Amino acid sequence: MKVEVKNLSLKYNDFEALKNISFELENGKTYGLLGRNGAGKTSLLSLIASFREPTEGKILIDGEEPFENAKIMQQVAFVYEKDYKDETGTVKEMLQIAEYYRPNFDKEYANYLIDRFHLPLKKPVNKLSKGMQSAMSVTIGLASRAPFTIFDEAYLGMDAPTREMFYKEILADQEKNPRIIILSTHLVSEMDYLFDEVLIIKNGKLIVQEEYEDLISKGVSITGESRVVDEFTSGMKILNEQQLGNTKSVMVYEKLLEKQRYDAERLGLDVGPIPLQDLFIHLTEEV
Ligand SMILES: Nc1ncnc2c1ncn2[C@@H]1O[C@H](COP(=O)(O)OP(=O)(O)OP(=O)(O)O)[C@@H](O)[C@H]1O
Repeated sequence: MKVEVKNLSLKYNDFEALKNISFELENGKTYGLLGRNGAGKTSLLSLIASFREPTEGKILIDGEEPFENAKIMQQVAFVYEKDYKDETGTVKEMLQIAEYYRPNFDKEYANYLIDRFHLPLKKPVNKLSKGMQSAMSVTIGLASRAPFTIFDEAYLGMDAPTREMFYKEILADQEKNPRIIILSTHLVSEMDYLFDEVLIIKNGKLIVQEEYEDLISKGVSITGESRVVDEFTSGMKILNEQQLGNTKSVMVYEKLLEKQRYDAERLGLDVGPIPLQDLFIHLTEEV
């Protein structure tokens, strides 16, 4: 499975929600899709999942355009925050429907997840709590074993232990049954260990697509005597600064060379990593 997104734009009337976005996704990788509220994450994912058509540009899934393409869409699972208030069918019936439509659906795995999430099979879906509805959607998303699986803030309403279970399942099942997974999220610090690659959208534009490790290695905090820090970071892309007395801590977005790390140590500066959450906050800040 390969996904190619080429020069994608989306307009809602006059409003440009997505602007000329291009990227590729490869099999076996888990992608974190990050962006502030209204950045365009759901718009992008709903185009990829063929819920709507782009204004411009193209999406190719295994070389084919997915829109109204049943063969391709069988291979794509889109899990999003759904309104189940009119869904009177039971959890069991929802699973049966998924099993019918999804060629790779694994019933045994679905039952295992039902057990783990303590889902009541006989209850109507609209009578489940919000967190349980999300757990059911996630169960269907995981057990469908679709080669391309998208979770758009699929954890909403889940409590922390349930979210943790969901993350562990993604990690374990991705290892056993590799596919393309996209996780769109605001809970960056909880989920960053799941990402192989990170995509960041800001105001409808893709501003970052990087391997997680590469991205993390570019974010560095440099702390020490104010004047020395200023000199050392001069010319670097500065994301944030904090001053306490004569001590300054500066976050830079720059991959330091070995020599620069050595120089920093020689100058008595502390060089430390920045969590993805902080990088995300500062890279998407409005200035
Ligand atoms: N149906 C629509 N009609 C008009 N504008 C829309 C529509 N759907 C989304 N938008 C606008 O497009 C922009 C992107 O919205 P989108 O829902 O894709 O953002 P998001 O990154 O998923 O946000 P959030 O994190 O808050 O869920 C927003 O400015 C939103 O108001």
